[in-house]
Amino acid sequence: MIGTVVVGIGTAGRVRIRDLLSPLPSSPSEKLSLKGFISRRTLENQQDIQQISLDEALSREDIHAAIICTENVSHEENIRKFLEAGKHVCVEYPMTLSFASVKQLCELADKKGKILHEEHIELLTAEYKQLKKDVTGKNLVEGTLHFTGGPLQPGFGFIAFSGIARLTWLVDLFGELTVTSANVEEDKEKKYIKMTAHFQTKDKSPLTWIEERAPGLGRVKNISFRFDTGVMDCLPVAPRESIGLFMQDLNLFGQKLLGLVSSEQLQAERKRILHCLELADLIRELSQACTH
Ligand SMILES: NC(=O)C1=CN([C@@H]2O[C@H](COP(=O)(O)OP(=O)(O)OC[C@H]3O[C@@H](n4cnc5c(N)ncnc54)[C@H](OP(=O)(O)O)[C@@H]3O)[C@@H](O)[C@H]2O)C=CC1
Ligand SMILES: C=CC1=C(C)/C(=C/c2[nH]c(/C=C3N=C(/C=C4\NC(=O)C(C)=C4C=C)C(C)=C\3CCC(=O)O)c(CCC(=O)O)c2C)NC1=O
Repeated sequence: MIGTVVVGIGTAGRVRIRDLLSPLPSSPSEKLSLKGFISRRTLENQQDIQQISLDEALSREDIHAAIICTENVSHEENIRKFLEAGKHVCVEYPMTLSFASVKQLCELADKKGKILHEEHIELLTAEYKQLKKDVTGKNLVEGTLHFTGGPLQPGFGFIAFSGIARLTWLVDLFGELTVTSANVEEDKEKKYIKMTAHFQTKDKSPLTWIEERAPGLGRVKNISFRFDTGVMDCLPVAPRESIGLFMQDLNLFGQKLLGLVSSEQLQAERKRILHCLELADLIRELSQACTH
């Protein structure tokens, strides 16, 4: 069994505990055994699981893996500590808040011979799987992805990082991108923020990503993709799958730990993760340059 801890008890951390306690029968997640949770607060038992200290988790030999579910700004330090201690890591996206630190941590994972897995539930939704099928084989002429949502709590980082799920969609659908321009409009008092990033695909087709957050805005993704064969201007409707998104991700992490994922797939995934976070870093640089 792979002894596992959950770090950070918020929305994601609670779902992780729930899934670890009732893994999908006959799936890799059954091999993960929950040994405790870690929090910066002192908490009561969560779903009958006890809190343990970070130092205990890092030093115990029966603990082999950590699932990091804190706000984004704390990911880097937690990942580093667990990898240094020789533990595998699953981290909720985005891995960290800079391209440089992601590169370092990937190298550290390789040096230690440990898995460093970044959760991407946005690629696992039924609607996304259908969208991917619908887009595959079509030639993009131009496209826009516009996300809206409520304001984030502090600690979630620059908006291109907290919104990495949308960028990951674009890269997974249309391949590697080049950033052509980016800017951010913000009204801190009103908790309003809007980022606009322009890209080009390898075929030089323009692609726009807008990420907009303000009180009262619902979590919505609007798409408008123009292909040489016609326009796609709404997301496909697909029935929800029976296996939850975080459970699907836990199985992917479990498969990696059990050596069931090919090195080609691991490399392709890492390439995509590094590319997306590098783009997020460039968007930050360009946005900051235009506000000064
Ligand atoms: N929510 C979702 O649907 C998804 C989230 N993610 C990612 O998961 C990570 C965590 O997000 P999420 O769980 O939504 O964030 P939350 O804001 O719910 O929790 C973040 C951290 O804040 C602390 N915290 C939680 N509740 C309280 C509270 N009442 N008072 C004080 N501190 C509190 C916890 O740390 P501690 O226990 O140490 O105090 C917790 O790990 C992020 O990286 C996010 O990008 C990714 C995909 C989906
Ligand atoms: C209701 C309040 C609510 C909160 C506070 C919330 C937080 C939240 N949801 C996220 C992603 C996500 N959240 C969901 C889904 C959900 N997540 C949920 O907490 C619930 C109830 C669903 C409902 C199905 C999905 C699928 C993603 C992946 C990102 C995406 O598809 O864009 C993220 C990661 C950052 C991001 O991609 O924006 C946060 C912080 N989501 C919410 O819906």
